[in-house]
Amino acid sequence: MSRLRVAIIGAGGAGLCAARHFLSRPGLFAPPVVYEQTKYVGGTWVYEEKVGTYDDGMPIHSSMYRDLRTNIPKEVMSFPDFPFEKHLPSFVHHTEVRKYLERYCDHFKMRNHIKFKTTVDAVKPVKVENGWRGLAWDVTSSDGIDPSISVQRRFDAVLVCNGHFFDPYIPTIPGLQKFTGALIHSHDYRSAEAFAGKSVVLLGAGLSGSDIAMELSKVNAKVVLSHGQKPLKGPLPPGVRQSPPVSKVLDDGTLEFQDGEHARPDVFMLCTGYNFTFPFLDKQVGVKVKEHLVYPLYKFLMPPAFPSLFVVGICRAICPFPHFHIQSQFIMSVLDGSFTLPSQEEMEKDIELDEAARRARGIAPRHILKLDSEQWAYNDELARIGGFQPLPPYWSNLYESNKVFRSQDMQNYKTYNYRVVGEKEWMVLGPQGQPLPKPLLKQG
Ligand SMILES: Cc1cc2nc3c(=O)[nH]c(=O)nc-3n(C[C@H](O)[C@H](O)[C@H](O)COP(=O)(O)OP(=O)(O)OC[C@H]3O[C@@H](n4cnc5c(N)ncnc54)[C@H](O)[C@@H]3O)c2cc1C
Repeated sequence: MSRLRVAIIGAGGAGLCAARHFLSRPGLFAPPVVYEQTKYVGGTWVYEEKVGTYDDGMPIHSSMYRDLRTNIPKEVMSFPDFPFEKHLPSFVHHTEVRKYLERYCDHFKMRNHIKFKTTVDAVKPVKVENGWRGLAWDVTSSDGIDPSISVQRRFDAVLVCNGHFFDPYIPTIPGLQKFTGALIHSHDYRSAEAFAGKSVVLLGAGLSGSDIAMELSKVNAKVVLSHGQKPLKGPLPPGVRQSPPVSKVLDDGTLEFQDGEHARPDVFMLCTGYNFTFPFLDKQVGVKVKEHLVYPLYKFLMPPAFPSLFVVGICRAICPFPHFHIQSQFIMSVLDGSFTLPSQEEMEKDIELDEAARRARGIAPRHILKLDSEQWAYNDELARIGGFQPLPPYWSNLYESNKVFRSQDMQNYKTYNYRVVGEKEWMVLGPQGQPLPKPLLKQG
């Protein structure tokens, strides 16, 4: 059989990782074609000071803010086969992650395979006689040089790596349109100065919400972190307090919280996350999005009826780059046959059982993709059934320990530095360079 032709949509971390792996197997795979709608590699790590749209009218993709430093230490944030530079601290500024992805792209010689300024507009399955499981894909894109021209190419497999932090999710809050202050989503937050001395209600205390609260406290903003999770444990900086979620906006623009308290802040910032969107996917593929769940996807990757389409990196609360590294290799093991794909019915059953098991553990559908600590078992399973190297054993322990430090010391955990010792061990140094005791992690 001739070499398999693979299309990759997006040149962010996920698309680059997939391209790196496909390029490493030239005997079986033709060089992949990577479609990237912007001029750059790096996806969300390509910081854009502007908000709204680029000069050409396309919506701004990146949700980075000016002073963002990573929330995962570089020792486990990197692709396992490509470390960050040694001289960098554990928690790097976002510009370093962009540089890192540029280096990754050049090191594995991917650039020539990326079609920049080329947006994928349609992905359609076609039945073919010869081809991977009798299936091929027609990918229609705007031409990189003249966007008014559409170009169609046929592939054996398509990897969707278009990211999921660019289309703001706006929750339904009765009366929201009556709010008279400034209403923004964290997608459009860039830096703290504009909020100096202001009163701000941040809705959502996920990574962005709590990180932005830390930034705003430094410019003496009065911040209410409004959320429905358990109260944050770590001491909060002066000027930041927690409250239950905002339940509605009254006629005069006052915010009402679930506990009946009220506030009239200068700014109401929604740190409420993002929608999944795959506007180019043909309807017959049957991939649907409901309540933050993308389904039906076998192993959170492929629709059972069209298993040569792969939606990469949609899981949340994960360590993204290593996750892409594992998923990319698993996809290759599916396509090269080293993993024998179950029948469509078996895959459907597997999805059903997996979902039922998660629901039985009290996980609501909207949290099913939030793997959190379950990501390690997921990664290990893919490596085992795909027949490739799992992540090094210290990876999960270091990552999970950082989560504990983050919750205990929200204000300072990014000043810690990690050291990996040998193959299996690691240590962590506190803000003054002093070794810190490792946290006790919950088992299982
Ligand atoms: C504020 C913020 C902070 C974060 N902090 C961290 C952190 O500290 N550590 C960490 O590991 N992760 C962090 N993340 C997660 C981050 O999203 C992932 O690390 C990773 O970069 C996601 O990569 P991706 O390739 O899936 O998506 P993206 O980086 O979004 O890349 C998708 C690419 O697809 C392109 N594209 C989309 N649609 C099309 C189309 N139709 N045609 C052609 N091209 C298309 C886009 O232009 C983009 O380049 C953070 C995310 C955000 C938003």
